Amino acid sequence: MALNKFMHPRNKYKSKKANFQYLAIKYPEFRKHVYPDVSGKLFLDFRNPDSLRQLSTTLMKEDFGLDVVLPPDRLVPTIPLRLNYILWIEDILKDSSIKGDISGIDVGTGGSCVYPLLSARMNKWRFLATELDDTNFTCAVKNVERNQMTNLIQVQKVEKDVVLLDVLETSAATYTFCMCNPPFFMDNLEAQGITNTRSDDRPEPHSVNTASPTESVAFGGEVEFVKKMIHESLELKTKVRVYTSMVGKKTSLSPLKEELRKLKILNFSTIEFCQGKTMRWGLGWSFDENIKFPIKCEDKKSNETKISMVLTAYQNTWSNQRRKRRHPKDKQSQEHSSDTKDMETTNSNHTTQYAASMIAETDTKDLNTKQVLRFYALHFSNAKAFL
Ligand SMILES: C[S@@+](CC[C@H](N)C(=O)[O-])C[C@H]1O[C@@H](n2cnc3c(N)ncnc32)[C@H](O)[C@@H]1O
Repeated sequence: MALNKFMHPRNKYKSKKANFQYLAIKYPEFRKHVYPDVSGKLFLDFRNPDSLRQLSTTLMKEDFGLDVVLPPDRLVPTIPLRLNYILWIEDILKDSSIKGDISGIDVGTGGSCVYPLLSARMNKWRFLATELDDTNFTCAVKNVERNQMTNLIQVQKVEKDVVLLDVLETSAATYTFCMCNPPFFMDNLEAQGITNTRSDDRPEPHSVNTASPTESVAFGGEVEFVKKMIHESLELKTKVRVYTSMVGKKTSLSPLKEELRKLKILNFSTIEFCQGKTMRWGLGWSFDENIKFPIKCEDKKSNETKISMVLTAYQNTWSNQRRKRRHPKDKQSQEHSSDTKDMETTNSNHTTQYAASMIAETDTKDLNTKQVLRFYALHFSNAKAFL
């Protein structure tokens, strides 16, 4: 699984692949979906929606003790990806020193209600889960009841065109974060793969798209959906402390980051979710100056003699140093310059400023791998988790 090494370090599927042999013995329903190859090794047909559905429900049962029923013609949630997203939110809360009573909103929870169920099981977070589609709404409610989680999760039916505003503006409740896996396609043609941006050189997707048009298509696709969330967040501000959404295409990030900059929302961050053979991306933003998005430390390539990483600091503290020294009061020199596009948050933090300067000033190419690792571990408290 090419991308598993880039999974979140706390993702339990990073080093432990699902053991089909073990699951087939323990779960008779799962056994019906696996077949032995010539060597006797069991495999599952990832292009068969029923098999995918069975795998997800079996993993939720085995690894999280959750009894989940998924509607036959609706999106099947892949569990390692959903976990990566939840773990990123855990990191944001930890880095922002947010503890205690945590409450989230899951926009478009699906029939599985997967994010609230996993998060409530793992962290006891409370959730308001919204859903537009009738079938998904009914199924999500039943999944919450089936797992006796009505004390933590409330599922709310919404009408079209509502993302956050109508749900929140009439209520005095505030939330720690919101999350969303938006409808990804612009129209049915894109949903059927007829007008999507996938290059002809790329192999066929490893697994089948299980989402129905009602849950996967929205006007303007995921970009417009998340833009709407961004605009609504401008009205809601700190009623939700951290806004996040996943996107299915990397190309969706640029217009969304552009929109955030245009609206002067500068405390934002992105992340890659890597699992199996698929990648997804997360975007988070906040109006709360205490929210700190985790430093990204991605080990891109490494072998015994070479290591290369991409690190994104909280704040650019090293550009225009000369100008800043000469004109300490020059407002422009204090502001982010255009080459700091990816130094996206305005949070200040001594350790990270120092670490960012160290990265800029230290040429690590002369160090051996161990020294480089120690260097990053020393200067980035978060990096330890990733190394
Ligand atoms: C891509 S699916 C994600 C489902 C689930 N969260 C998951 O990750 O597996 C998007 C879901 O959002 C729902 N949806 C679409 N527009 C919505 C809206 N404006 N408010 C709430 N839910 C919406 C769809 O019906 C669908 O269930």
